[in-house]
Amino acid sequence: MATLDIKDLHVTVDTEDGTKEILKGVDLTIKDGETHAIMGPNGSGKSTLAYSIAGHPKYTVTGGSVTLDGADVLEMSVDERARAGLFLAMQYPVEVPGVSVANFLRTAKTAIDGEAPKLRTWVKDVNGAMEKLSMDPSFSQRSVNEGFSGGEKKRHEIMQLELLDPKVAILDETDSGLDIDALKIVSEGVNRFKQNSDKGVLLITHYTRILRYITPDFVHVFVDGRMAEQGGPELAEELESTGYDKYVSAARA
Ligand SMILES: Nc1ncnc2c1ncn2[C@@H]1O[C@H](COP(=O)(O)OP(=O)(O)OP(=O)(O)O)[C@@H](O)[C@H]1O
Repeated sequence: MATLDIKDLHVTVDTEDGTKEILKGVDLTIKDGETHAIMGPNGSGKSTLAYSIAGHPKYTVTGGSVTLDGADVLEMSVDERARAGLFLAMQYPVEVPGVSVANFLRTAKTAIDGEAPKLRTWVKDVNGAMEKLSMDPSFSQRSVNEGFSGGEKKRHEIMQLELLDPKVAILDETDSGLDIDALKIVSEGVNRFKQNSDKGVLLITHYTRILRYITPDFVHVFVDGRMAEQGGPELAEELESTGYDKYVSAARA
């Protein structure tokens, strides 16, 4: 079972000009097997939502709740959130010089499971995940994100998703910087994950492009720190032709 429930979430950040409210009451429920796409104009707060769920220290939750299968996520440390089954693939992943992909993944898996994976099966799993993502085996010996191309970063994220096997995956801008072939490979990885009926996916994206490969059950339009509209996959197609103007004007009114 995996239900991520976000109710009336308010989040602020401290800026040079003082405290700014970014999320102004977000409601979202992601149930077992559901894929939700969030689309919205630049600066509307989509990444803030992802980071807040993951527990990034820059963001202060000032109201509302986030629960995963009833457990209070906001009370958990970042590590506890990962152990509880939340996974965040970020728009700007950090470089970790001197730490190989293989070691990074094994450490993450150990932290999440509470015990180290058996070496022989782990190597098999890593190689299997890399093969599915059409990655060169030498990739596992490279330092995390150091000199990675946009496509390599995204493949690495999906590799984490496959190996860490979370309950709910939050994927931010997964389609940015991907060529068509890489987009397909990454989408297939997300689709493999979402084939498990007990998994939830929250996909944050600017373009409908990726939604042609990963079909969302729900599409949300996010404007000025709130959900402005909700619909099915057809809403994404509509946004492609109409843009966000209608929703931005309504939010300002
Ligand atoms: N640490 C911060 N300091 C100052 N402002 C911030 C900070 N984090 C976010 N913001 C502001 O919050 C707003 C929402 O940013 P966020 O990155 O969440 O939007 P977004 O919808 O993901 O944008 P994009 O589509 O461009 O990625 C923006 O106006 C941004 O400048």
